[in-house]
Amino acid sequence: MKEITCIEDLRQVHKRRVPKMFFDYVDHGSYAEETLRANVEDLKRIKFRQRILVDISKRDLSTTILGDTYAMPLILAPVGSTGMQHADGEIHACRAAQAAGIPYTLSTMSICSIEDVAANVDKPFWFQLYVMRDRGFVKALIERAIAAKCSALVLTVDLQVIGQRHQDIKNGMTVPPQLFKLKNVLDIATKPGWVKGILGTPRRNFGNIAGHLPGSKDLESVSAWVASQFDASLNWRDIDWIRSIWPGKLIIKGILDVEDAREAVKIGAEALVVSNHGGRQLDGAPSSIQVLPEIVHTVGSHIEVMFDGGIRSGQDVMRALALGARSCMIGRAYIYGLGAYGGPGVAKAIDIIGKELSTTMGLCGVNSIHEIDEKVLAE
Ligand SMILES: Cc1cc2nc3c(=O)[nH]c(=O)nc-3n(C[C@H](O)[C@H](O)[C@H](O)COP(=O)(O)O)c2cc1C
Ligand SMILES: CC(C)CC(=O)C(=O)O
Repeated sequence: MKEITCIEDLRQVHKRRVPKMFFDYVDHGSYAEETLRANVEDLKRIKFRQRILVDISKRDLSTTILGDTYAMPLILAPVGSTGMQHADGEIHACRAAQAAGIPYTLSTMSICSIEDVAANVDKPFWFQLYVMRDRGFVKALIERAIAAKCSALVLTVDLQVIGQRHQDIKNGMTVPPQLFKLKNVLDIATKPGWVKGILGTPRRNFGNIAGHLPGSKDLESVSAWVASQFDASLNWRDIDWIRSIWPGKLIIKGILDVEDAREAVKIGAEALVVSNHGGRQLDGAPSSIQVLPEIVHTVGSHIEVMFDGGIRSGQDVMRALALGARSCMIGRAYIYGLGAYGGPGVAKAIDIIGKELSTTMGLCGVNSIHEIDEKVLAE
């Protein structure tokens, strides 16, 4: 891994090592991918203000997230099917996050279940909830997260209906995935390391939601499956119900609009994540960084504002912090590391971003996270 110096290097190795259908599932976005591209490009346009001859010898990246102290303002975002990128991927990613001193979020749509992860890590992790039509099942999921001592519930609110990902349709990325489609068989045959890993674990299907999957002989497109299982009627009034079951910290993920941010404050969430689901949902939505300043300006003193979308470097984390985010989630950046090298690859991705953030802080003349504001940006 010595020659891996940036997240793009991890992406290239991921692309070589993991079957195309799973790499494409990560790398792509919805429809024309305008929002996916905007997330990355709008971040890059933000320029820093270089400062010199400041004592930057004692830089400290530590910060608090929802009152707990972490090594840096970085969180591993919930990513569905992580365990198909690398065998037991969720366990490896969670361990890497905990070793680096940052939070890990387990998706409802994970391969390893809540209990699998809890049994294999030392500290609490966060659980991300998709609200399905079967409310008894949703209640049971939340109770499982409580039993596993999850320390925050991340309620994702931007996927009541799924934005089409063209590549997934072309690749046979259905529920379950069409591994035996001819072009996938031919491709998978060239990825022996991945095959060996996956055959070596019993965890190869969605671990949290058994009983809500198509029968063994049925195949459903992801959009048909989401349409049949997810609750399109979910609305603000349901949050009280979730609150009545979940006693802990609640984070609302998927906010792009100031009015919605105000609602999140009103219902008493502890945090919100400014997010467009990594450009995988409403194509044509603004980039996350475009809407961040207004949301921070409006609700930032009432609720902790987190950010995700397009972060591929520590410079990008610095940009989001400068515009008011308190912490940043990364999705693809750590999954590229996982697909490339398993747990050590996730550790590498976190390390790369942490070091880039530290250097960027130094070159902007800043020693601590709470000093970062728009003064580090060029006019
Ligand atoms: C492959 C993939 C699967 C995802 N699955 C979920 C999920 O299950 N739940 C969720 O809330 N967000 C999910 N997301 C969105 C991420 O949590 C996050 O918002 C997004 O990846 C941030 O953008 P970035 O990848 O540019 O960092 C997924 C993202 C990717 C790339
Ligand atoms: C299967 C999906 C619901 C998981 C997801 O959130 C995503 O692919 O973006």
